[in-house]
Amino acid sequence: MIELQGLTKRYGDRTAVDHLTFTVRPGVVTGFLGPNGAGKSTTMRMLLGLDSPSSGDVRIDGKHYAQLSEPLKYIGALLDAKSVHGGRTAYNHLLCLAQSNRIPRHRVDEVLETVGLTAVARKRSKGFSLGMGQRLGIAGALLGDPEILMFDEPVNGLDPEGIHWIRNLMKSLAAQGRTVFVSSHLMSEMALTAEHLIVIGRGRLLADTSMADFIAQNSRSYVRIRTPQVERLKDIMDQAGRPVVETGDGSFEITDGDPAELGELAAQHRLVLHELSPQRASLEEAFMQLTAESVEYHAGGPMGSGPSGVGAVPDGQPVPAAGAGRSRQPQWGDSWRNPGKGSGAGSELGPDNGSGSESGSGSESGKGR
Ligand SMILES: Nc1ncnc2c1ncn2[C@@H]1O[C@H](COP(=O)(O)OP(=O)(O)OP(=O)(O)O)[C@@H](O)[C@H]1O
Repeated sequence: MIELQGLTKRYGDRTAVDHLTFTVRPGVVTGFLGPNGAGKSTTMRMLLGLDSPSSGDVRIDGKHYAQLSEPLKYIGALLDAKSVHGGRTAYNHLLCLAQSNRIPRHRVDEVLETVGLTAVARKRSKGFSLGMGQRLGIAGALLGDPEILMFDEPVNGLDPEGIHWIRNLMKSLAAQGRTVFVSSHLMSEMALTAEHLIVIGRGRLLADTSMADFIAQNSRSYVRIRTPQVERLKDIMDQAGRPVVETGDGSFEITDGDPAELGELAAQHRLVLHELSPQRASLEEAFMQLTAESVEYHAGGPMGSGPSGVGAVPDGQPVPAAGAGRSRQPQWGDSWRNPGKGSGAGSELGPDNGSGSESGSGSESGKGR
């Protein structure tokens, strides 16, 4: 069990972690979420005694990290996969960790096998890919067979097979009754892995709840309907006091609708339906809803979330071709590709061909030079 009580960390006048109080319990995977700079890594570092709190307290099974005589037997952590001596082989790196915590040598072979690095055990880790480095870090966390495991962005750099593997590993560790605390920015992955969530923003606790409750409380549910009899659908639902909302892709949404009730209503009126599906918002939507006010670092310009950018295309819908069916909106890169028409400086690149296509560094404009 991990217990935080009023944990606070200040760097100068900046409060990175602000009176965090929560408990991470055994038996389930607990996800640790927050926007960039929310204070997740700082919290995890304090847990491991790598940073000292400005105030408050954090304990591992009732003790401070510094009080644990052979800490790898209590808590295994992956914080930064690159923090290994690159000149050492994977085997020697783990052996050094094992010897410093009186862990038997055979455990090194066992964890190398578990993470799939046996074949490269005698290779120096500086030649490892990002994914192999992550696996080595995970091996280090598992080495002491600890009851508590903590992973900061464990799937970073892993391929789909690796992501699948770590998901199952975390779940099985939790199923064995261990405490598993994991941070990730990959919401779809977290939704499949974690049962409980701790969400922070600007250092403060925003949510400490089950995954299901978190999604239910921070997002809306609706029923999606498709029909070739659009006007009839609108009339029927209006009369029933269930107004439909057009989505723009040919489907309609009814907020908080009961699919069974709506299906029966459609049947009574002999309305042909091509789709009637309950929609549950994703963890990503719920997360963005809850943390919207806490996000410190926003992407700027149309590549971010501006009206003409990629972010303007709703989830699940195709990105429209440039210029298709509407007047051409300003595109990312116009200021340098099309300097005469925008605010960009200089004109030696020549006129833009107006296609808006991304032709890379060997573009038409480059030929004019
Ligand atoms: N050593 C440090 N000195 C000064 N400020 C720091 C230090 N470490 C972290 N911070 C600041 O504390 C805040 C929290 O940082 P932290 O790395 O813990 O966030 P995070 O949630 O892990 O972010 P990310 O998701 O981007 O990894 C940030 O504003 C960061 O700039």
